[in-house]
Amino acid sequence: MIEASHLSKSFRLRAGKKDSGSAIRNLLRPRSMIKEAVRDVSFTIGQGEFTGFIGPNGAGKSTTIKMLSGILHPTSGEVRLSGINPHRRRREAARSLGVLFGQRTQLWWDLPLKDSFEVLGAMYSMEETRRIRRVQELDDLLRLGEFMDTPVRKLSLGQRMRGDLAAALLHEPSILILDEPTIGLDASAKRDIRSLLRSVNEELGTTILLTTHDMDDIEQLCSRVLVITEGTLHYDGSLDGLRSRIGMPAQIEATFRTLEQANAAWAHLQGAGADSFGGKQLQERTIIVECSLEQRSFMNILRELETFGELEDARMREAAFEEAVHRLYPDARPAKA
Ligand SMILES: Nc1ncnc2c1ncn2[C@@H]1O[C@H](COP(=O)(O)OP(=O)(O)OP(=O)(O)O)[C@@H](O)[C@H]1O
Repeated sequence: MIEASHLSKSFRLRAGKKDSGSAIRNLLRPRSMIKEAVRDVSFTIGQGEFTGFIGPNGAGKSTTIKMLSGILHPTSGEVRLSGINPHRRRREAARSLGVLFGQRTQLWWDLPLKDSFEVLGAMYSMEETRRIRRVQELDDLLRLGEFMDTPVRKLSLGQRMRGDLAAALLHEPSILILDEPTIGLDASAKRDIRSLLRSVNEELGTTILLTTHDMDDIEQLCSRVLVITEGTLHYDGSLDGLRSRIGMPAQIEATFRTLEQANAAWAHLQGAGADSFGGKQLQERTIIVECSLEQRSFMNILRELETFGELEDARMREAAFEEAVHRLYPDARPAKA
């Protein structure tokens, strides 16, 4: 179980370069400023849950994860991992936590994978028999056998990620925090890692918190999602709830026969005529219209557009989920307590 209670983190930033202006100006100008990276974030993730943690760049995801894993001390608030505060009882908390940073490896570059596990096992004071049993278990789950004797530097990124996942799980943590585990992987390696993560969650019962910029990771793996922006938690609930909250606007791409028709329709969309849909983009004769299909049907919108001229082509495309999520931010409902 992961409990974050009123977590905040501020960083003190040094203001610009010293300048050679007058002493009075330097006195008036603050030498440093405070950046509130995370503000009063609270959530509880129950044992065995698979939760996504998303938000735009600089939203405070890494800062939160670093506080959860005990690397950063919160300015205020408290973290508990399986009931243990990682800032007060770091070693104990570390036993229940595995962390994977997709951009960094915790494996030894020049060592074969199995030797890295030996070193990590010693770091976690694991008995040899327990380590061997666990490596076997992880090998069965993550299919490491084919490259267990290969130096890490010779592994493909997908293989390395599997090795890193095993390293994070070696000491049998009940909680796994993943920071961008699919970053840089090709489509098939992503599929592979996602299916392994699902197995880890389902077969080992591991509680997983996943940070990612890849919305397919979230859609395919997470039953619950936390959305953070500008340091504040804006949504905490099911993926379906997030979808319906955003309204998952659909986009219709409609191409008119002439430029004049497209321009006339575009002008109409900027005006009062279109209440449940709006023009998003005009590209020569093509207009991209954004709409809530709960309010207006596809055909209904096409009929309104056709009052400006015959359409050469019209098709519907779903707005990218990520783009839709970004829309949530400005007027997001406060997360549940
Ligand atoms: N050590 C630090 N000193 C000062 N400011 C920091 C520090 N670490 C993070 N910040 C600032 O805090 C804010 C949140 O950063 P954080 O790295 O947590 O965001 P993020 O959501 O993980 O972003 P990304 O998706 O780009 O990794 C940003 O404005 C960042 O510049």
